[in-house]
Amino acid sequence: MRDGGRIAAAIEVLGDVERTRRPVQDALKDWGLTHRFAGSKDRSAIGNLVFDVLRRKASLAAIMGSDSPRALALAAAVRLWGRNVSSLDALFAEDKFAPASLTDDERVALSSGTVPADAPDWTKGDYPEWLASSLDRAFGDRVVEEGEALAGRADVDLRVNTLKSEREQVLAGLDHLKAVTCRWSPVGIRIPAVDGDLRPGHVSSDLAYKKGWFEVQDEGSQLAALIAATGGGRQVIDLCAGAGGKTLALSAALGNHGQIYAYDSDKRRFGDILDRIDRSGSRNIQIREPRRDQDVLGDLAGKSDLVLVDAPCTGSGTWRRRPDAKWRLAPGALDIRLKEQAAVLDNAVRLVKTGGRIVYITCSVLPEENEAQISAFLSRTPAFALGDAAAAFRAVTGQDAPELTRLRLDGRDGSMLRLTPALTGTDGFFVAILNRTA
Ligand SMILES: C[S@@+](CC[C@H](N)C(=O)[O-])C[C@H]1O[C@@H](n2cnc3c(N)ncnc32)[C@H](O)[C@@H]1O
Repeated sequence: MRDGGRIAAAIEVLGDVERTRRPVQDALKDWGLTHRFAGSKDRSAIGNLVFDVLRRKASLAAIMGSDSPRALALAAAVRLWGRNVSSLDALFAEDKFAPASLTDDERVALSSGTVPADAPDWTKGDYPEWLASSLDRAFGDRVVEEGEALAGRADVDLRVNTLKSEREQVLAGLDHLKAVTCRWSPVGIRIPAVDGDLRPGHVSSDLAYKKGWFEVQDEGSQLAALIAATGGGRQVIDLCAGAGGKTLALSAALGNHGQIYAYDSDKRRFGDILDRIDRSGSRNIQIREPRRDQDVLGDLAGKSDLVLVDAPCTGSGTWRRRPDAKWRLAPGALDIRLKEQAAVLDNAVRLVKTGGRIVYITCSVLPEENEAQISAFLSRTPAFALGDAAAAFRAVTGQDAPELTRLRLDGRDGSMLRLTPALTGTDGFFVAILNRTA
């Protein structure tokens, strides 16, 4: 396929997503199934264009004066991918699979349209209007910068599995992907994001991956797990284990010592956790499946050194990877997540022993899910005190966390940590350490 056909396909997929409001991955998959002539390079280019549109939907619409799938895809091709307008004109004229010829208005907007200076911050920073006041609270006058960074493409980060390999060894095998060491994580490797229609490197077909030498995991997620492990501990519960991303990172950080109980209230979320554990060489993980009418963690009550709460959240820190989720997120979903977070935190309390800790993590940048959730928890749970997440960051990375990543709660000692694409070049993460003092 040529560029024209790919842009037409992106318009079709964007129209499908707009009509059906289904996840973009499903729409892309269906498009692939019904257009078997498209090769993997075509599918990848079409996916890249669709995702780039969704990342920058509000600002591209402001440039074009229209938010139609066609206007957005054309704008992304020209403004984000650097295609020039006259070459699109020529391309569209000669390719029967290309979209209809450009109109005069489109040519003008594509060549010289801009986001109006008086456009609201949510348009400039490409985030949903209903979250404007939340994100203002989080970032103040840096909100557009943070929004723009959350609308960029994400690099691919790998966590070297120190149970089986070493960073230099893994790095040496990934030369061809321009892999470099991560800035903060001592076990992180970064494969820089590709531009335009290029295909990102596929690491999961790599032999080193199959041998368990590394996992794909954002650097922010690696740091959150390493920070959780800083206090050590023999009895650990990963209370929201999901598919085990943090569980495996903890297992390696603890050097396969102690015992990690991985639990999730939804057993379907475990996914392929057993295969991943097997591949990783971890021997200190036990899965605890939820059972109806049975407290499967009851025997661990009051015994844990660490309860990791990788809380269910809006995922607003991962919008670079899931830009359609940014626009599908609704206020009702945030309310549900807030209640779930409070419930998981309260459940964690009974599991921690005095002198132990809860580490609360979200991959969100919204203060409701982060500082406000911790503030409310500490107010209703006097047996806990806020720990020093910034000091833990230093212990893990050997570097001070950038000033703006360190959050304080009014009138309390300790610190919480906020990672963002703009500040740390990672996904958006929040980490609070809650020490049980009584
Ligand atoms: C952010 S995800 C976990 C991701 C996982 N830790 C990882 O690193 O791959 C949050 C998980 O919390 C689970 N969850 C939600 N409410 C819960 C509850 N009350 N108790 C335990 N798990 C819960 C969800 O099923 C979901 O799998």
